Amino acid sequence: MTLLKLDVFSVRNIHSASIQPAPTLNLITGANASGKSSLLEAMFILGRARSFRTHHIKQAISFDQPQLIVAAQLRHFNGSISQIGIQIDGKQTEIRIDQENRQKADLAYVLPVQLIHPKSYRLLDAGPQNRREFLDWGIFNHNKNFLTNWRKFSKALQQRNALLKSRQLREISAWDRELAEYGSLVNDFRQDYIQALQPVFLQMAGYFLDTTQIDLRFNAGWDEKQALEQVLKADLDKDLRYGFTHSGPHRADFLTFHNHKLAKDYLSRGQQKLLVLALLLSQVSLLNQEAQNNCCILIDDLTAELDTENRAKLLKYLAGIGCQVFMTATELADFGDLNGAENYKVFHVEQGCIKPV
Ligand SMILES: Nc1ncnc2c1ncn2[C@@H]1O[C@H](COP(=O)(O)OP(=O)(O)OP(=O)(O)O)[C@@H](O)[C@H]1O
Repeated sequence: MTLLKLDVFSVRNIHSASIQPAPTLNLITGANASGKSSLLEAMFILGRARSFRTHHIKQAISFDQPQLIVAAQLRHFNGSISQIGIQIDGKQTEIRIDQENRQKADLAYVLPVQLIHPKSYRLLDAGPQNRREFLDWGIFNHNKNFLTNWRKFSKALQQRNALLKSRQLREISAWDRELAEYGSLVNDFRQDYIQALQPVFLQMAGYFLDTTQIDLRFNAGWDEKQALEQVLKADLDKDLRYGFTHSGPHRADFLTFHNHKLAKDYLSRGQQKLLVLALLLSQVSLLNQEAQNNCCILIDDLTAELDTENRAKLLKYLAGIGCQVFMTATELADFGDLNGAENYKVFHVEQGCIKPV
């Protein structure tokens, strides 16, 4: 898909803005605090119905305004056009696709957005929740059956944890079965996804880090030599003592190894950034290969942190992948040599006003 027009109202210091982006590369420049990240935040909100900067979406609404609105006209892969929009007042979220009220998941399918920002490298060393979210976003876009199974698994887990807390043991075996059934399915989706992602990631790591000695190792969240239902039964005393379920896909994780050593402990900060860049872009690449549903890539303030060679590599890669990309930097020069990039657009942001250059 391609965003043809984007309208933003009351997102942080952007009171009202309308842009017609290029289908390929869009470079967004502006001084510190001009509103560049707010523009990317608006696009992220449109795709994911949440912010990447705060858990409290109300903080993204401009001061003194009751609600934010982000809307767009987009062209799908098959050429058809859709109007999408989201309105958030801090309590309620309204989503519209072609004049119909829809769910967050519908929006996420229509506008897959991948975000890369200076804190993305923490994917390697932050808590496993981040890595599960990374995997699940990829699988959600990769396989339409994932969401239903994931929801059933989540519900079973919630129910089981509630029973553990209230020590109601009578119903627990029914929920063990449900949790094991859908948990095993969620685990299968994740295993398949890692397997599909691995070769794409290896290629991407080869391009950005000049190495193929990279390995993703997945941990299901329980000892897979045993069936999940058996593990749940064996864990029951421990689970009752602590009031939550210790084993299952909600404890899954994956680790990244370089030359058989944990990447987060041995690679330099710069290499870790490139590794995470490769991970995130390999998700996009896989999505493009299999779903033919081009992803919109948002890159906030990253180019300034890359050396000249890696900036050039990144631009070259982005110019050739057929995705719509939005990148921010304070100066146009921060993006590096733009000679190889064609048909790109530049937008300048000043005190929340966005103008094409
Ligand atoms: N809810 C809000 N309403 C109005 N303005 C806000 C709100 N939240 C933050 N701001 C202000 O919006 C401005 C734009 O912030 P933003 O992070 O988008 O700037 P930026 O151009 O990305 O800056 P930098 O280059 O320093 O990262 C800042 O001055 C910030 O204080």
